[in-house]
Amino acid sequence: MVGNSLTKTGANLLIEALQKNNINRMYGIVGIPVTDLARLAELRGMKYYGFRREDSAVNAAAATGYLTQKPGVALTVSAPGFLNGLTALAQATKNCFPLIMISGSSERHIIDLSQGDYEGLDQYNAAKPFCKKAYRVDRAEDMGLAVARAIRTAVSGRPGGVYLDIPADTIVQEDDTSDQANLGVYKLVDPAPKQIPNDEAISRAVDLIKNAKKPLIILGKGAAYDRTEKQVQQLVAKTNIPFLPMSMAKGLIPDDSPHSAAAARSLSLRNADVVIVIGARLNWMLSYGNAPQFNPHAKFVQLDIDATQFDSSQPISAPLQGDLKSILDKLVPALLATGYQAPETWLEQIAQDTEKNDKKFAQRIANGKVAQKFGYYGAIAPIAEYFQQHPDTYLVSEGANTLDIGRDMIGMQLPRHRLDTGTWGVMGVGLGYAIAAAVETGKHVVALDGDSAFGFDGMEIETICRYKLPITVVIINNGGIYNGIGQVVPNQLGPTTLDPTARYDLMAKAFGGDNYFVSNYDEMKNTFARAVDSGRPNIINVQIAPSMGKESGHIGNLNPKLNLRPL
Ligand SMILES: Cc1ncc(Cn2c(C)c(CCOP(=O)(O)OP(=O)(O)O)sc2=O)c(N)n1
Ligand SMILES: Nc1ncnc2c1ncn2[C@@H]1O[C@H](COP(=O)(O)OP(=O)(O)O)[C@@H](O)[C@H]1O
Ligand SMILES: [Mg+2]
Repeated sequence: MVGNSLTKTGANLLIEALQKNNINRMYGIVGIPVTDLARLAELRGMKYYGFRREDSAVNAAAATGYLTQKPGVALTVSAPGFLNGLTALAQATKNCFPLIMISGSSERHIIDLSQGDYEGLDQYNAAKPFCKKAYRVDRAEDMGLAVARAIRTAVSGRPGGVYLDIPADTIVQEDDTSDQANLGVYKLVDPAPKQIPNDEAISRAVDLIKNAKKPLIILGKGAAYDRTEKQVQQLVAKTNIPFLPMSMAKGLIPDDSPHSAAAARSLSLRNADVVIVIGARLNWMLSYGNAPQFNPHAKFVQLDIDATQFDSSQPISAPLQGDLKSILDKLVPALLATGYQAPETWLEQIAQDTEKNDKKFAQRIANGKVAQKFGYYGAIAPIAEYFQQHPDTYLVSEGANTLDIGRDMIGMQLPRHRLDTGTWGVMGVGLGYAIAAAVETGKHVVALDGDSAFGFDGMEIETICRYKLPITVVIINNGGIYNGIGQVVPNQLGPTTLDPTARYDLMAKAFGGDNYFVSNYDEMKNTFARAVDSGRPNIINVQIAPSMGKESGHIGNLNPKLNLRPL
């Protein structure tokens, strides 16, 4: 039945339900059958951001979820639009970022009889393997409940992506049930209930940590997402236990903290006898907790909301299940009550290694500023200096060498100010994440991209310019994936080669933004702060030598090598 009283249509009930739960932004691309739904959202006061490709819109919704702990909302059309968004929905779920992807779809009976609808696809079932949960709404009267379930599913327990499938018919269908007959739209009570660990689990963990000779804390993006900065800063300050932040946990404790073991990462992992894993997974990024990277005799304490994460790769001697804040609110006082302090000898060992490695790194940066061949260290040094002086700037980064060297060079002082390629190491998330960071926080954002990474979602520079967002996109152009010298056959472009002379910056100019081109340290030094402080959308194209860059950056060991020489 086509709605004649707008207020009772599926579309209107959807928007009302989102707004009732303080969700007032939508990122998407419109078309059949969701164009009027987006228009109605704007008429009802929601802010809709139109993107150039669905995965970027879903990435923006994912970053919103990570930054706000409320699910970001993305809107796509059916079939191809849905499929374009699906990769980002899968990535968000892998990253434990809460979001709701809403896609228009076809009527069940047409799909189930394979009658060949316009952009017909069984989206509801196609989405299931790639999200935390998929829901489909066939009746307008169910919309309030569907939105409530989608929000709660996205943020409770381990956060993740939810797919909400809305057939064209439901969008216009009128809920003609009596107000008594259905739940209408309502505000959820406590969407992400606290989960508090029992005292026995806390005592077990305290007993293990208080006897540690070489304790180490690993902070993951779960600790950043759950806003544990106060608790972890107190834990480290009072016990002197050194910490290692994973990339998106940087800034939970300022990177220049004397307790950071980041510059002594290998030594600290190899020697730690008790490893306290807080909102991180012992996955490929942490060598599954295996030797030789880790001490083969290490004992693990793990804090996580998802109990199935324990013993994923190592025996966990002290599992602590719950939301991280609730766990730490019990664990920290219990540990402090023992008066435990990390042994001085351990801290001295880390400090010496840190001093040695810091000296080497400083030399590399100093050389980079004067090197004949302009490279990453000279290009990124001005960015690192800027972030020291302007800690409340957001950084998004992707690439291989650009990502890895940028991560080591740019210290973060505040939590959740760095977003990057995440657990899967995905290219093409940068501009969607940057847009969400700018929209959700109102702060200046720097997107630090390799030239290949920029190519995945570069058209969103038009979105950035159209909404006049304060985003500076820095593209480190070494002419290729990993570098620009990947030719295999003479006089033929290789599989990893791109254009080392490309002027990506002119894309900003094409859409009314500012563009800058630099090819040495002094030019970068004189340009970067000016570009970011302008608060205008802009691209800085940083041309470095094509020889700069290692295959797969710091994770070249993951690339299977063939002996290509005899060919
Ligand atoms: C969606 C997607 N496609 C391909 C890759 C493979 N890949 C690709 C294509 C990278 C780009 C590296 O080149 P870059 O120019 O962005 O950075 P550097 O040249 O500074 O290393 S890094 C990497 O793992 C990926 N991670 N994600
Ligand atoms: N609110 C939360 N409370 C407790 N654990 C959480 C919360 N949110 C996410 N997590 C957990 O944090 C972990 C994040 O791990 P991961 O994404 O691998 O971090 P990193 O990549 O930084 O090491 C996941 O196992 C997830 O279950
Ligand atoms: Mg490159």
